[in-house]
Amino acid sequence: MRKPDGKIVLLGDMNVGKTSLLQRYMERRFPDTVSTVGGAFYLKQWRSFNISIWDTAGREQFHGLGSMYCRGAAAVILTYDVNHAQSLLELEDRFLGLTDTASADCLFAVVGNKVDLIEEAPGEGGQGGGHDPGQAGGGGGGSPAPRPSRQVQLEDAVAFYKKILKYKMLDEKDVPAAEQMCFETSAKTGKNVDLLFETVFDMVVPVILRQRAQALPQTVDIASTPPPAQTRSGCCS
Ligand SMILES: Nc1nc2c(ncn2[C@@H]2O[C@H](COP(=O)(O)OP(=O)(O)OP(=O)(O)O)[C@@H](O)[C@H]2O)c(=O)[nH]1
Ligand SMILES: [Mg+2]
Repeated sequence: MRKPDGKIVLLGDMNVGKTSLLQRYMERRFPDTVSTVGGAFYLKQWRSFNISIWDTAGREQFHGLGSMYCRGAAAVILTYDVNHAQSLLELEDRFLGLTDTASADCLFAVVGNKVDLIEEAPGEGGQGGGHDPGQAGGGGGGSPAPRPSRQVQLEDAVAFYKKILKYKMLDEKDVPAAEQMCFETSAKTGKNVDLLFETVFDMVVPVILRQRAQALPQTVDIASTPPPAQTRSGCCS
């Protein structure tokens, strides 16, 4: 297997839909998922580049692995659930620090998933197929299943993106605009899922090329390197 040219990592709290987003994009389906243990990756061929996309576990017990997965990442997709405000706060409190090991010019995307739950017609009153155990919040326990109410606005994600730039000491002029890098998606319906991944792939290509250029001087081509000059004293005197 060819070594991947670049790495993209999905981070975020458990249950926000990281695995589902990846499966929707890579396998074009929305299967039942189990909470991720450790991490797993997919390989995606994008133009002439081989990109690995890492799905990480949001569960607290695997938190220590996060910075390892982020090492050298060309892009990080920070994912939250639009119906669960705490999941956005967790990105700032728990996950942003994990990206310290990412590439210096790592790109960041902020993704609010499960928009289908707030987009259903009020008359439908459903929970989106029962795929969202326990997390949606937003309502007392009447007899009809309560529809979750949106807890995070797109502007909140934009504000978080600006906090990322501050944390990374990046100038807004030098990075993609917040409006370009904040997405609202549904792994269930597929809404904006292709847009998310393909925008990130396109933007990651120049990062990969820069990473490659920086790596070059460290590569020694033994065949073209002249042998060291012979010294009379040798190495041990
Ligand atoms: N309605 C709805 N449910 C979703 C969506 N995405 C994921 N889910 C459901 O949310 C639950 C958690 O999804 P996962 O993809 O396993 O979440 P995760 O972020 O990978 O969780 P961890 O692996 O524990 O970190 C599952 O029951 C999914 O079916 C979505 O866009 N809409
Ligand atoms: Mg998962």
